[in-house]
Amino acid sequence: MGIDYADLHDPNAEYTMRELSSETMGVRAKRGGGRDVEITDVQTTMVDGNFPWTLVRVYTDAGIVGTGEAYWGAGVPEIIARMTPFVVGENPLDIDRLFEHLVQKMSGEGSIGGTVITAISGIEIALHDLAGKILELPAYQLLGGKYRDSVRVYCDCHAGEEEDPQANADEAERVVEELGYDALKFDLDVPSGHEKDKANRHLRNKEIEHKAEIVRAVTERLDGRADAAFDCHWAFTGGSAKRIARAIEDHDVWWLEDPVPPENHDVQREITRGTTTPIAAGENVYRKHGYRRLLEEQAVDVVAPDLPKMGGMRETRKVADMADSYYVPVAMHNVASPIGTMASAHVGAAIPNSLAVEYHSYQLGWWADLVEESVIQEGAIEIPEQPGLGLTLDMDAVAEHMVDGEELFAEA
Ligand SMILES: O=C(O)[C@@H](O)[C@H](O)[C@H](O)CO
Ligand SMILES: [Mg+2]
Repeated sequence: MGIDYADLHDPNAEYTMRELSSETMGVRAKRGGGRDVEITDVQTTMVDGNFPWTLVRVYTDAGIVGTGEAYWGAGVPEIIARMTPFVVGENPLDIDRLFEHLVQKMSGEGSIGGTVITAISGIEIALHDLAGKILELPAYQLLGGKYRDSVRVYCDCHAGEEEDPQANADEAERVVEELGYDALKFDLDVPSGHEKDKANRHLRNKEIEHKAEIVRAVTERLDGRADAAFDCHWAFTGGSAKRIARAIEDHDVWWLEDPVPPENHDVQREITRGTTTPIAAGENVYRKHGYRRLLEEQAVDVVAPDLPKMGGMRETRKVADMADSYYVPVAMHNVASPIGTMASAHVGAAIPNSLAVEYHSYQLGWWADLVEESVIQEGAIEIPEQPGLGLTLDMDAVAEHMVDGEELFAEA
């Protein structure tokens, strides 16, 4: 194509963005700031992981493509398709403005929370990947630079016999010794003499004792080798949640998660303030506004936003800053593919108060195959220095694991 590199410094030289390889983009960016790049299309492909991961691609007239991911949710790809006309022709570098633009355009459809904001999150992550590639900067650099080179990952564990305390302890041992994690999470909303999901939410004494027994078995087996959190999935009444939190106080858990629905603010706050067990919540909360009361009232000890669900990378950074005002750490909830996970990791690298990022797919077997790079090693994510998220999708792996009937999006 014969680009004269010297000309790239000449503001009058006329090259279209398409003529410039990504190698020369940095030079181009210094000259023009990437201001003449336009979004041309948005496409999605759903991958059939342990959740249906919605991968999102934003295409430009410069030939540069950004890849993101939206949390799973029925209808998210259709919502993204409906939003595509609202971003086509726009400059992908104006991430905050495009985010607000989509929120405004979709306000009649519920962009404050739910699948609309989840769909917007997928585009927002792709815009960070794209902006990083245009400006030749890793995504964390777009968020203010690094606090840390690697982000701690905690493993969400599932024992075969989920209600058996010793089975949970065995799995804890295995995940620490064989997989190298030093931070784990187990479920407490398991059957304790009643059928799961048909629980009498106000627990009997022996049920409270059974929850405490699971916590005791896991933490004693770990014996300080790893931190252990326990998740309740909003399963209990305020009265029972208080008793569980108190019953496990001696076992020094990392946190107890979602003992009650956090939107039941007063009870949430009472539980947090009434126990020495740290209380976490936030995976079903959307946008920064959703976290206001939880943080202002110091009703959580740990906040757990789900980045590809609640609004994306900038919005999670903003929640982290709000949380930091109250000295609350952030442990990002995450059930995503490597793409969404890496988006969380970049934010985790850039915020002062990152505790950890979750990993939910250790039993899947092929999670890591979706990208060419290695993502999690020894219970941590080393933040890549490549432009954008720093990941390359393995399109063969994506094609192999696509949800039935899906079409593969176009190559980058
Ligand atoms: O904190 C967690 O990872 C869990 O709440 C998961 O989102 C839930 O088990 C998914 O079904
Ligand atoms: Mg949870």
